[in-house]
Amino acid sequence: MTAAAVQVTDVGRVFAGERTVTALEHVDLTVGAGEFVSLIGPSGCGKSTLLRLIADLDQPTSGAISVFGRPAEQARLAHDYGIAFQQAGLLPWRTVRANIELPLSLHGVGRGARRERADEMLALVGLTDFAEHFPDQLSGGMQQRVAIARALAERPSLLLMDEPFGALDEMTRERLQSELVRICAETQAAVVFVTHSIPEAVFLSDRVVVMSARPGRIAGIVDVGLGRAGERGDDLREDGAYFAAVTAVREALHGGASAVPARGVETR
Ligand SMILES: Nc1ncnc2c1ncn2[C@@H]1O[C@H](COP(=O)(O)OP(=O)(O)OP(=O)(O)O)[C@@H](O)[C@H]1O
Repeated sequence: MTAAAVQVTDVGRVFAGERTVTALEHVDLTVGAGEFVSLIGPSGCGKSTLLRLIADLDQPTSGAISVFGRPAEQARLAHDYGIAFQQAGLLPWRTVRANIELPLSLHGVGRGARRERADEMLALVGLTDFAEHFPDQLSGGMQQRVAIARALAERPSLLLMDEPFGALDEMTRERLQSELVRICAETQAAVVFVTHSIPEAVFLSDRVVVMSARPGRIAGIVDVGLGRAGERGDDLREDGAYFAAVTAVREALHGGASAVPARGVETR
């Protein structure tokens, strides 16, 4: 049996300080290879903290995390995953191509191979004509596509994304969601995706993990079941099964259809 992309076992994260904050408590989660899982929940429930723990940018105070069967630290050193955050985080003095090549050059990939891979990635995100542009010459959505290309350049089997489309307008956001679905189908990467948007989580995911307010715990998991990434098109957004899944996530979040919406979650 192949190892899960991510295995989170009874994880807790307590931030000690003047005021002790228990950000996460008893979190158990398995993300299968090639599976797309979204994390959704009220503001401050620990979504970003959980993602940072998986990425080994922070360490749990209890429990264990493994990525493809190895400890998170080893997975980070082995470049098992790529990361894309809300701010594209591109280097302004480097061209689009040079930004995409950056992780490859940091890890000693030769010039020819780097160039070839960057060309592939540029084509994948539809930015071939913008290879020699600088980030400030691109729109926010294009910058975000560069960030996704950069995250995928090393062919990670896992992509960790923290609200990568949060700062974009609704139309651009929907377009990038469709692109991400296509890219995932092509690369077969597993994804852990943090979002505040229920429709976004439902459109993208195989499963939506609903977290409760602090201390963050998993309150429920909605199996979206709308088909594999490659089979999903834009018409899905008007499908009855899609609306049913949106309702199921909303109810899991609010503990019932009539409850008050949780702070920090978009239901549009
Ligand atoms: N480095 C830190 N030091 C102290 N407390 C922290 C630290 N990082 C996060 N926290 C606290 O942990 C809790 C969870 O934060 P986190 O950013 O993971 O939430 P989130 O669900 O991603 O929130 P949002 O949806 O608003 O982005 C918050 O109460 C936050 O203040």
